[in-house]
Amino acid sequence: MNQQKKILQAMNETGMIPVFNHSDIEVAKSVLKSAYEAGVRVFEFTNREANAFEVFKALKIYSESFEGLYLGIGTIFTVKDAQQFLFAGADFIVSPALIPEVIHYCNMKSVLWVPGCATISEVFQAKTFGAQLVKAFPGNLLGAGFVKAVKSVMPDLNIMPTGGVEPTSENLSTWFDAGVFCVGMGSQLFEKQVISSGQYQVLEEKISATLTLIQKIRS
Ligand SMILES: O=C[C@H](O)COP(=O)(O)O
Repeated sequence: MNQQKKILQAMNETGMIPVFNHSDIEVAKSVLKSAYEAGVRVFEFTNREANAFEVFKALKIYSESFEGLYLGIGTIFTVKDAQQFLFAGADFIVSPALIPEVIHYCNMKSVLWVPGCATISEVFQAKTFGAQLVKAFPGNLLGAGFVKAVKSVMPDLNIMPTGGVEPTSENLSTWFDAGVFCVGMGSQLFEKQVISSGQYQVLEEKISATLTLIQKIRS
């Protein structure tokens, strides 16, 4: 199985990709460790802070000690950024939008890319470019109805809603019942107060409970 398929399989198996950014390397490392110990195998760090590249580089080196963990980079808008983060070892690229230049670059490098799509036309365009997974963004504004509509005309397309996804039974059931491949989850998983006070055990328990909930919903 090639690397892209392996990452997709890990995304689907755990069902949830944490989406996180922080300007402090040690905080980012602790969060990654908690996520891995909770069962996460695919983690998306986002290119949001001014020093995101420095943090990502450190995180990538640190991630090598966690067997079977894939570390991707999100919030990629330009080829230059894609190039830089791939050079630093990003396993996959996520964008908030559908950006043909970034897609062509990733295809050329044989790297998994996940474009943000908010309309059926964008999803279709992504599919014609060879998308293996699309990010329905912003998920909470599009809703599970959007996923169902896409699946009704493109049943084989893998969809990952991100943005406003909640770690609750009600919210996750709505998404998985609509047929999502996995979900992306940021702020609802990484509560500011938990991160700022360094409660990594609390974080680990929350992530672990969320992964367990997803498995239960799918069973
Ligand atoms: O693209 C990633 C999103 O900003 C994450 O959204 P969220 O924090 O609402 O889960």
